[in-house]
Amino acid sequence: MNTVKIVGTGLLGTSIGLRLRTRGVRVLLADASPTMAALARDMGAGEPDDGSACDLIVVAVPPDVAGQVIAAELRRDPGATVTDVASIKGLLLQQVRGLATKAELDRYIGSHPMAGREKSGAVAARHDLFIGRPWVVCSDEDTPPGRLRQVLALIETMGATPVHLEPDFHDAAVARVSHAPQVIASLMAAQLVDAPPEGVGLAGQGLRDVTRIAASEPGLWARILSGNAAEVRRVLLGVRDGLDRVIDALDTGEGAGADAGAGVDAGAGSRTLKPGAVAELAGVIAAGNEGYDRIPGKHGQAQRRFEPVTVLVDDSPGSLGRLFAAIGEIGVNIEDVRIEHAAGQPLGIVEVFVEPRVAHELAEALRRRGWRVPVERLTEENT
Ligand SMILES: NC(=O)C1=CN([C@@H]2O[C@H](COP(=O)(O)OP(=O)(O)OC[C@H]3O[C@@H](n4cnc5c(N)ncnc54)[C@H](O)[C@@H]3O)[C@@H](O)[C@H]2O)C=CC1
Ligand SMILES: O=C(O)C(=O)Cc1ccc(O)cc1
Repeated sequence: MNTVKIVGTGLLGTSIGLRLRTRGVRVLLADASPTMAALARDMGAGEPDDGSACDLIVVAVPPDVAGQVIAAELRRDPGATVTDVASIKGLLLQQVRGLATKAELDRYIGSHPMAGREKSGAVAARHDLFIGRPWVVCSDEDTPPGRLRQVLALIETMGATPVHLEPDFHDAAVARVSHAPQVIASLMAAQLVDAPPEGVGLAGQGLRDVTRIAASEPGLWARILSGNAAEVRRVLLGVRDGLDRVIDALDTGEGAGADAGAGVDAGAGSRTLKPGAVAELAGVIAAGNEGYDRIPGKHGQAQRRFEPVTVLVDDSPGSLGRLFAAIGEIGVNIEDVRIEHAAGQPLGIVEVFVEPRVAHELAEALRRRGWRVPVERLTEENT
C-alpha cells in the first residue's frame, strides 16, 4: 500500500487515516465538506487529495450516499481498488451494481469494521479504534485475489480481524448485534426524558450499560436503519413478542394498560399476577442469560463470567493505583474494571472482575491489607 485515498473524513475515515499515517502510508483526504477534510488533515490523518492515482480508495461516507460515491471513485481512478466501511452491505452492493460496469465491479469489495463510537466526526477519531475488532469483508468468487489482498492488508494495518461474509448474512447479523440494539437503547433512554430528576439521579451502571449508544448521532442512524429496514424490523418484531409476553405477565388488573379483570384476585389494592406469570418473567430473564453468554468475550473467546470483587476506595489521587498494585502483589489478574462514584460521598466503588475461583481469596487478601471490601455474594464457584 503506497497511496490510500479516504473519501469521507468523519469518525471512521479519519481513524483509518490516522492509523495508516502511523505506518508511513501516503493518505489523501477528500470530503464533501472542505472544512471536514481540513480538520482531518490538521489532526494528522493525511494530506489534501491532489487527484493522484491510488492503490486503494476507502469510502467512509454515510450509507445512503455511499453507492454513488463508490461508483464515482471506480470511474475516476481506473487502477484503484475501492472499498467502503458502511454499516449496510446488501442494499449498497445492489446500488453499486446498478451504477458500475462489470469491469469496475471487479475492483469493488465492500467491507464493514465492527467498531465505532457513539460520537461522529473527525474530532472523535482514534488511530486504535479497530484494534482487535472484527472487520467484515464481502468478497465473492469473482473478486480478483490481488484486490482482496489489498483490502486484507488495510484490515491488518488497522489491527482488526477479517471476517468473510455474504452481504445478506451480514445485514441479518448486524440487525441483531448492532442495529436493533441501537433502537432499544434509544427507546429506553427516551423513557428518561420526562422522568423527575431525583428519580434519574438514582441511575446506576445497569442503565448506563443499556443506554450508552443512545448518545449516537440521529442522522447517521436514521440512514443505517432505513438501509437495513427489513432485517431490523424482523428482530424488533421478535423483541415486540417478548415485550408483549412480559407486559401480559405483569398485568395485575390495575394501573396503566391493565386488562380489565386480568388478576386472579382483582379486588381493591390487589397486585396478584396471573398463574404462570412469575415463570414467564423468570423465563425471559433466563433466555437473556442464555443469549448474553453467547456474546464473545475478551480476545474473541467465548464469553466467560468473571466475578466482581467490590472495593470502596477514597476518591483521592493515587487510590486506584495503590489498589491495582495491591492486587498485582496478591498475584491476581484483573480481567475487567468498573468504577462508580458513591452518591454524595467522596468514595469510589470499584468492581474488579476476576476469575470466579480466585474472587473469595482476593477479597480476603485485600481485607487483610486494610482495604474496604464489603462481604461478597456467595456463588457456587467462589465458595
Ligand atoms: N459511527 C460508527 O460507529 C460506525 C460507522 N460506520 C459507517 O462508516 C460510515 C461513516 O460513518 P462516520 O464516520 O461515523 O460518519 P461521520 O458523520 O463522522 O463522517 C461522514 C463524513 O462523510 C462526509 N460526506 C457526506 N457525504 C459525502 C459525499 N457525498 N462525498 C464525500 N464526503 C461526504 C461528511 O461530510 C462527513 O465528514 C457510514 O457509512 C457508517 O455506516 C461503520 C462502523 C461504525
Ligand atoms: O459502540 C459500539 O458498541 C458499536 O457497536 C459501534 C458500531 C456502530 C455502527 C457500526 O456499523 C458498527 C459498530
